[in-house]
Amino acid sequence: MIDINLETLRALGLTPTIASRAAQLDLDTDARLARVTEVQRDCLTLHDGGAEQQARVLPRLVQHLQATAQQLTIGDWVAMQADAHGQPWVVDRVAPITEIARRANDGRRQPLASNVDTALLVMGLDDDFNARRMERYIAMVRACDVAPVVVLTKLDIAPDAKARIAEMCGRLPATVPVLPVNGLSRQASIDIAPWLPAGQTLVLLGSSGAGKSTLINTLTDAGQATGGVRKGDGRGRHTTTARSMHWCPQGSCIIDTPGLRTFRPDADARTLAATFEDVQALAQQCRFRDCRHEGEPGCAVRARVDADRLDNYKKLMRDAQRNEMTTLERIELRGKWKAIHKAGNQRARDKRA
Ligand SMILES: Nc1nc2c(ncn2[C@@H]2O[C@H](COP(=O)(O)OP(=O)(O)OP(=O)(O)O)[C@@H](O)[C@H]2O)c(=O)[nH]1
Ligand SMILES: [Zn+2]
Repeated sequence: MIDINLETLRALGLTPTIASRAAQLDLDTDARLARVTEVQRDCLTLHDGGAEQQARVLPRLVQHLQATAQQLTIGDWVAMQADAHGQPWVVDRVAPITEIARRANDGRRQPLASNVDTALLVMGLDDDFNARRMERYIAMVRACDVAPVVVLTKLDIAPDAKARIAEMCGRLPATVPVLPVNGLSRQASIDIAPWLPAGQTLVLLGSSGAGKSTLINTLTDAGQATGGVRKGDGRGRHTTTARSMHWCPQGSCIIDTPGLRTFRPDADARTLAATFEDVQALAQQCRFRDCRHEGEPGCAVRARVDADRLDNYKKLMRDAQRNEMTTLERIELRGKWKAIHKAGNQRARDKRA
């Protein structure tokens, strides 16, 4: 049985779906539901609604996770149990509803945050501004079924702010909200408030210096007054090195992440194409079914989609196809090795006979 303190865990982002998944965990002894608020090298920080504590992962669970290619991540919900010495252990993981993951340059998949509803994609209107990179962020989170919200910071100091906001709005489909803000102002909280209702979990993604920690400070302000947990620091400029969870006075949770330098969406070509919904929808109206949007007559995509966005789309699609190719080749290769191995075994048997 798992003990679920609905009242207190709701403030940590517990949803009915998670609660019912947790209730179905196959546990042999009593356990408690808790949320992972930080991941360290050999232990996790968990919040059970009352307090945060450090816990280690049961070796049996470590093995199971490895065997099933899962990784415990900030935002996860887990079953926790104390042993005879009062030492807390993570004994099981609730399958996450969403999991944002990136592909690193070496091809490894790295989960960034679990059970997230909205990703605030933070980009400065200063030198940080790069529409192609924003499109990659959007593809990455949409491929994981997380809704993106573009937050353009430094509205108050960037000289080209107006032109850059127009550029971003001009190329993104209208379904992706774009919020230009001064991350240091109260107005930023007001603008982002619609995505902060109680029970929601958000993650901030963006390069180093984009203004993520600044936004966390603004959004969690008054956290102390309302008894919430606050981890913001007023020490000014510092570089975030670990992912951490914070609580907003409205009752939502926000995960801060260190700046991402290199990343690719973790998506096959089909999924990736769906994240560019404008291209996909317009392609239905192209004259040719197999239009490559490269100059064919009657191409609806070229006529309506920003040229640089379309180039970026094609580049991302080529990357995704190349990766799928290598996956297929790897499977083929594995098959070949299996055949060679089998033949070897057969020869050994023949010899013995
Ligand atoms: N004027 C102004 N300054 C901002 C704004 N947003 C961030 N800054 C400043 O930009 C600098 C970097 O902001 P941070 O919030 O630390 O950036 P970060 O994204 O958390 O960076 P990492 O922790 O390295 O990932 C700080 O000096 C902030 O005060 C903004 O909207 N307006
Ligand atoms: Zn076309």
